[in-house]
Amino acid sequence: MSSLEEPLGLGDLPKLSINRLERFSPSACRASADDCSSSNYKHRNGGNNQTIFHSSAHSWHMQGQYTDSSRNGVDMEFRALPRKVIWDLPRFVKIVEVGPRDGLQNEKSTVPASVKIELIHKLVASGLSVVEATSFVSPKWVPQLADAKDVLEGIRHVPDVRFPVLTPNLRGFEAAVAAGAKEVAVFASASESFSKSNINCTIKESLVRYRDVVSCAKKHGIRIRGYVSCVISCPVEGAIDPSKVAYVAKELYDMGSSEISLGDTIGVGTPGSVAAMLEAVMSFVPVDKLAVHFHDTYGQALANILVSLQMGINIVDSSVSGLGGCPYAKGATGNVATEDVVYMLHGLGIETNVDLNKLMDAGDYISKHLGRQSGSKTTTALRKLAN
Ligand SMILES: CC(C)(COP(=O)([O-])OP(=O)([O-])OC[C@H]1O[C@@H](n2cnc3c(N)ncnc32)[C@H](O)[C@@H]1OP(=O)([O-])[O-])[C@@H](O)C(=O)NCCC(=O)NCCSC(=O)C[C@@](C)(O)CC(=O)[O-]
Repeated sequence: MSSLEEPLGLGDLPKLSINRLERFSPSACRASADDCSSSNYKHRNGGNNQTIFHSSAHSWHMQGQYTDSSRNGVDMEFRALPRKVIWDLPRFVKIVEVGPRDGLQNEKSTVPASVKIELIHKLVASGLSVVEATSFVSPKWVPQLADAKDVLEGIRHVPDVRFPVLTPNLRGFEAAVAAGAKEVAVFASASESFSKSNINCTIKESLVRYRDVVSCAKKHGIRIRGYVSCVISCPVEGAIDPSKVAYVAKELYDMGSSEISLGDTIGVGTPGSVAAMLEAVMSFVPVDKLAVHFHDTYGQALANILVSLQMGINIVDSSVSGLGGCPYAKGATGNVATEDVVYMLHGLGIETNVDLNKLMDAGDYISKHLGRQSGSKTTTALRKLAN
């Protein structure tokens, strides 16, 4: 592939020369010495031989084809995939764009409704099929989203796209439905402290509230998304036990949420802690009903998404230009940037139905309005290349 505007994909594995190949040595191997022993680490010279790096139990299998194309060194062309890494990834990932809500709720200055509406139109034009539009929460708590009704009014004629909105209680639910919402999201926490600071009640009280919201929603034929926040750690309590996350996720699922989004609200998770948390939740909620929602405070979000996909998740929340943070989670940065997620997924050969260029246009639009650079590394790199 000649242009970096397309992600380097699995079809673009490098041609390795024998010389480079020989630099792989047992000491360079991260697995145990035995894994790199000569019996496991075979390399046959000649013709159409298959080259196999075979290490026992927990490491790599890599099968390549080898073409004798040069007298000075034999080029090895690796066409097959390092299956251990990409095995079982989904063919399609649904992206839930949360920038207009999770992103803009945290801006110091309030973004006018007209800009939010234009942003949502641009996001939809990029192919995104689910865009979380706003929240019907107390304007005293989140003044940035006090224009929720106007925003919904501005997008109500957009066809074939889902626009969930956050509702913390029955009052918010009723206001959302009156404004034309067809899908709402309730948001509980796995941390008592965060529940208190975010929605001013205990986890148990929030679940009681949400049961009322869900039962009303069912009567109206409204779809419900359930969030669990602080699934890895809480700004006050520190590490959260995966069993607590599983408990809240199960409650939200059992009461009738069609999808449960698991939020690493402060972005401290790593693939290790995320895998442990997902394993606990997946014991109670079917994996196809789970979404992941990573903030990128420690730069771990893409790695966390990858491990989630490997565990069977195929719904990913993200925020255009990496907008966001939570007003009640000090120090937490924005969500992983949608542009970076799309770049990675396309590079893995996973479909999203999203046009990266149009998505970057949406990101440029809101970044320009906010007077700062995009938080997407992909956008930054590609814009530099273009100039
Ligand atoms: C839940 C409450 C309302 C409790 O707030 P409260 O103060 O305990 O409730 P209240 O019933 O005493 O109401 C206070 C005032 O708000 C009004 N009110 C009450 N409800 C509503 C409503 N729905 N819409 C509009 N107004 C409302 C109510 O009428 C009253 O007005 P007043 O009488 O003082 O004039 C408040 O705490 C709140 O709105 N919290 C929302 C905070 C929020 O949106 N945080 C960001 C969410 S992000 C998140 O949770 C994480 C997530 C989902 O992104 C995932 C992740 O990142 O990990």
